[in-house]
Amino acid sequence: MTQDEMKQAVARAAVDYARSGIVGVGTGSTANYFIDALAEVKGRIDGAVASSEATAARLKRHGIQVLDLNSVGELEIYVDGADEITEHLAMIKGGGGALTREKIVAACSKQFICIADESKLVGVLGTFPLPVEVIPMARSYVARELVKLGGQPRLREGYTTDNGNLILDVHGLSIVDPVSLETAINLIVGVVSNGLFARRGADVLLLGTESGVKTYKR
Ligand SMILES: O=C[C@H](O)[C@H](O)[C@H](O)COP(=O)(O)O
Repeated sequence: MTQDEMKQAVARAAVDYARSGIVGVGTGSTANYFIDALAEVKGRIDGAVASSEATAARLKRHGIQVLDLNSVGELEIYVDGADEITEHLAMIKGGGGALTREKIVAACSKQFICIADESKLVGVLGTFPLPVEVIPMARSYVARELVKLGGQPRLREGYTTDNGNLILDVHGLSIVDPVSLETAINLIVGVVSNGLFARRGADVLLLGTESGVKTYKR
């Protein structure tokens, strides 16, 4: 099975969790497969909240109504991919730059369903550079503070987030305590959010493997 076939398999499996109401939808190639699969059952949901402009556009192309998060209450589920995930369901996200809106929609959802192919499962987070969204004028200051935390930040060249901010990708981290690091980075003035989803990790992981979709629960 190819990596794309594994992504499609977990995307289809996640649709079973979208039974009714409004669905929170993530960003990225795996989330895109979820949107395509969700479109086939769109009659049973009331719409979706998108975690990025790209996701909103894809949902609309499929005829799925996109709702403003401020006009809806708590969502039943949020479905999204990850760049890395552990068996404890802590994640690095934000490879596609959508981390802040993803974190907001996830925070408003009862259940976070992570969909990923098996290449994303790791023992320790940090091989994938950790994305940190920063207010542009704070870029250099935040970078110096991230060096103090043991990382090597690199500006994502030519990239602006949907919120008009910059991304520093932090290399060289071996994240043995993701909850503490997530908190420490959030405390740096000028940081909007960081790609560690550990304080609020996933509740369910649907992992695409050669032998089928495996389910992990918190
Ligand atoms: O900002 C992007 C998101 O956090 C994605 O969920 C993450 O990068 C995984 O994307 P993909 O499914 O394309 O590997």
